[in-house]
Amino acid sequence: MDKLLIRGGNRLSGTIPISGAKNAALTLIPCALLTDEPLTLRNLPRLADIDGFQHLMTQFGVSHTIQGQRPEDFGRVVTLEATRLTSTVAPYDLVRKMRASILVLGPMLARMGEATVSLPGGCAIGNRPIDLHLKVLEAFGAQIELAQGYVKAMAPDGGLPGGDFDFPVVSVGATENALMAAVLANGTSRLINAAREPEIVDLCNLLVAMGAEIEGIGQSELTIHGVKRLHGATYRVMPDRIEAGSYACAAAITGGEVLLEGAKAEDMGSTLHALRNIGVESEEVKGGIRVAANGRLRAHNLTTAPYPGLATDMQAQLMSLLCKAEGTSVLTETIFENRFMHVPELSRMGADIETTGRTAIVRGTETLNGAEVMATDLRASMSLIIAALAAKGETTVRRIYHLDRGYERLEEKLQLVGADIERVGDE
Ligand SMILES: CC(=O)N[C@H]1[C@@H](OP(=O)(O)OP(=O)(O)OC[C@H]2O[C@@H](n3ccc(=O)[nH]c3=O)[C@H](O)[C@@H]2O)O[C@H](CO)[C@@H](O)[C@@H]1O
Ligand SMILES: C=C(OP(=O)(O)O)C(=O)O
Repeated sequence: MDKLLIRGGNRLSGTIPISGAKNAALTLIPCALLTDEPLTLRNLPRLADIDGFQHLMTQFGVSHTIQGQRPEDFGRVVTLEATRLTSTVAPYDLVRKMRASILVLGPMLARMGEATVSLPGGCAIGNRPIDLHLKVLEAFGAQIELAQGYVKAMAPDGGLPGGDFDFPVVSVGATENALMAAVLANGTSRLINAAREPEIVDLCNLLVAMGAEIEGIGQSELTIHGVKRLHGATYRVMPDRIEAGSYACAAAITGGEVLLEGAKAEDMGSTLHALRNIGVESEEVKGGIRVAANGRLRAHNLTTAPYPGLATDMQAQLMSLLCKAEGTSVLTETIFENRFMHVPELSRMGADIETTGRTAIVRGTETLNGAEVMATDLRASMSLIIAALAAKGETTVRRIYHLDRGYERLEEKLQLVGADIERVGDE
């Protein structure tokens, strides 16, 4: 298994290209199931999760062609074609590796009238149930059965009628599944307390480009008028706001200054606001966002929340930054019940953090020290890299397959701005 070696202390400076968003791509790809015409997605990040999803689509009989195979290219252009679906089953082996596989449930049900998807199970950051995905589809008229670890969804003869659903908790994935099912329903559907994340807007924009009728895009109440059929489209995946935010933290902890090329400030309001309060300047410039940290970082209290609140996917990275800030910060995680897995590892590097339930108290320290660390999820791994970039000496990060799920060519991007980081095979 590969590991990353990072020698801390270099000030990051230069330009980091920001890739297409993993979390947008993972909901745009299953849209190919909604039409028998080709769907071309541009700016798809090269990530393990994207490859995994394409593999799942192949299992349904969806063909794909890839442009942009040159090793020096970031991103690629992929055309997916679901002319004839040969299977409606998403098996355990593929689903267990990637929770987002559940996002085939809505579009498959809408197109084929049935779908069988393995229950994804929990993961390191929490239980992550899918009850809301199922309840909203039931509200649209689907019949749901659970058996042998699989969920089987069936539409009535003639297709899903559509319906109204009021989400008791904001769920990104359940909103996405609902949208992809409702666009082909016979009637009108209404989603209340729907997620408003920029990735949901990206999904709505693609669906509209395919011929869907959606009102309220970007708001918490969405009205979807079902249409008989959708057509193909060519669509560019939005820039990854979490990747951009992660590199902003990486630059800031080294007192550096970087241009996050292609990043969109409009989608990153709460992260940029948090960074400003910590003492990191940011400016929207032609071609991206420039971030700069001059002087000592300041403590700041943070609470994660659904969009437009602070993304839970930024919590670990901001925590690393706060480890080096002056003063004590209180960080509250409200989305996932177990998303502090990075804390013991950061402590190994000399961070002073105390957790109680969903709250972490971070006492800033002048010095972090290199150590051997490992993490159990994607953003936790990134937080260790951020800390390592500012630590004294060498840090070894193990289990970096988590990073390959969500950061396209991470070490190359960091090397571009002067980081001393290399990937080595485990002996
Ligand atoms: C591929 C993708 O886009 N992943 C993102 C997506 O995950 P995902 O879509 O899985 O996250 P959700 O927004 O659904 O989860 C939010 C909260 O709702 C709960 N819940 C969710 C569904 C459900 O049926 N029942 C239920 O109780 C979850 O346990 C969690 O506490 O949004 C999360 C929250 O912004 C991000 O951290 C993930 O990076
Ligand atoms: C939790 C995340 O992703 P996923 O929902 O794919 O596990 C993430 O991107 O931080």
